[in-house]
Amino acid sequence: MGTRQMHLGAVPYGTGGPGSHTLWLDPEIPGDASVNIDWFVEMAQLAERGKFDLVFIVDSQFITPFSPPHYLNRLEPLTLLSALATQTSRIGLVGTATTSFNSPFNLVRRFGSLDLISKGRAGWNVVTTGDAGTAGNYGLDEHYDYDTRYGRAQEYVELARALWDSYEDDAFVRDRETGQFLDASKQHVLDHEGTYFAVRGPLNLVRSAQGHPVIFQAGDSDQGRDLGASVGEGIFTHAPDIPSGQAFYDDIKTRARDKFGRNPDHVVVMPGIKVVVGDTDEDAREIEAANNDRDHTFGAALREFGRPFGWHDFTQYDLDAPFPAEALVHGERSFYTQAKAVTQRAADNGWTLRQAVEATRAFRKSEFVGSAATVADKLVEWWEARACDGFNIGLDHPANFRRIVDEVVPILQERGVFRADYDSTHLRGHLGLPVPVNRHTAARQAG
Ligand SMILES: Cc1cc2nc3c(=O)[nH]c(=O)nc-3n(C[C@H](O)[C@H](O)[C@H](O)COP(=O)(O)O)c2cc1C
Repeated sequence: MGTRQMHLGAVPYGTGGPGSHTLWLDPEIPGDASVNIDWFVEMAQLAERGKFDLVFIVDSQFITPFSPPHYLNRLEPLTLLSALATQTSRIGLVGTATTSFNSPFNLVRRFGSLDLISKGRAGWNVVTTGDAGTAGNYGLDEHYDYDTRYGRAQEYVELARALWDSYEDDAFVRDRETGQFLDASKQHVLDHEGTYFAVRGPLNLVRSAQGHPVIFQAGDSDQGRDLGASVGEGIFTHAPDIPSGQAFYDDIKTRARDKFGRNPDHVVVMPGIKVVVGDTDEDAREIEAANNDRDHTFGAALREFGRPFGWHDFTQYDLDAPFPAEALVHGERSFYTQAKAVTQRAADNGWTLRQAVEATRAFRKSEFVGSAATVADKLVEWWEARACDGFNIGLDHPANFRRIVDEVVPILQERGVFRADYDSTHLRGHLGLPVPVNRHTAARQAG
């Protein structure tokens, strides 16, 4: 598949994502950025100028008054990406959507439509919904247990791929001489009767130039990793340092190869990272420290600390008493892997609640902070060490992102690790992923 290339995604956080409660005070950011299509267009075009592989839209559907600003008031990802598709021409458009609270036919149709509108640039970040409270917005008393969540996700993605293959690529004859519009033998009914879903099909939509939207996955439990390794083509994850990045990378690629018989190069691992570019390394570290202090006060951090635990209210505990490990039960149907890790770390270190919250604030220090040359060095170091295949870079302060595009990207290009220009029109091409052959065409050709 040619020489290995670094992949870059931009994750726009509008008025401020997790831990960024005052990002919106930046005078360059409109107060309504997270619902302002002009702002998203400007940022997507900037990322496209930097030849980024993709724009990555995270999502959630449950809020409290203490949710980060971007989460309080934000555009629905597929609607947003459809608008971006008309204002960009090359950059991939990846949207997060849950398999827990969407009906497959509808969601698969919407992603298929985005793929056609964007001419083959769509991607779907498959999540099972971390925020347990979302269940209440869909008529359920509680979120599904993990087996159900991941069972649905697995069946959902397999079903999606089958639906996207409803039409073979030459099904529409559109012969003006004979008047034949469709070759009906190339339209396929699915008749899916699974554990969680029953869908007859066919989908009323052809495939795009890239065949299917690219499947991303985010979820870190054993079941989450199996989902990513079996159906994921891109993996959105967190990695605080090279050794933990390498361990995750190795685990996902090994599962993909050994457990699911896949080519590990077709699973692109892209952790979300924070980058700060300064004139010098010291300058950048000062900017980072000032941002962290201002954006994530202890009070805001204490509130947000409850998110993996189903937005459990930690203000009810004595800050200086031992960490309340009993709170873990509230995370069982939420971001449980993360809640368990936080609880374990507190126990291992004998922390109080205050120390655990302070640690999450300190944990926010990024390795990718420095002059443009330092940041480029770090990106290459991680990538060469196979701690990842690329990065989903948080798009926070526009001035900082411009420096990434104008100063860091050219260094990566000079070193030959990142494209000087797009050489594909679709997202699969950017990521080095094959275009899947329609299963019915393949079966026809096979025999
Ligand atoms: C890096 C990462 C990003 C995620 N992004 C989202 C998201 O944007 N929206 C969402 O509802 N859930 C998101 N999730 C939640 C997962 O889909 C999953 O429900 C949650 O992490 C619990 O599963 P796990 O224990 O397998 O990680 C994300 C999880 C991870 C690890």
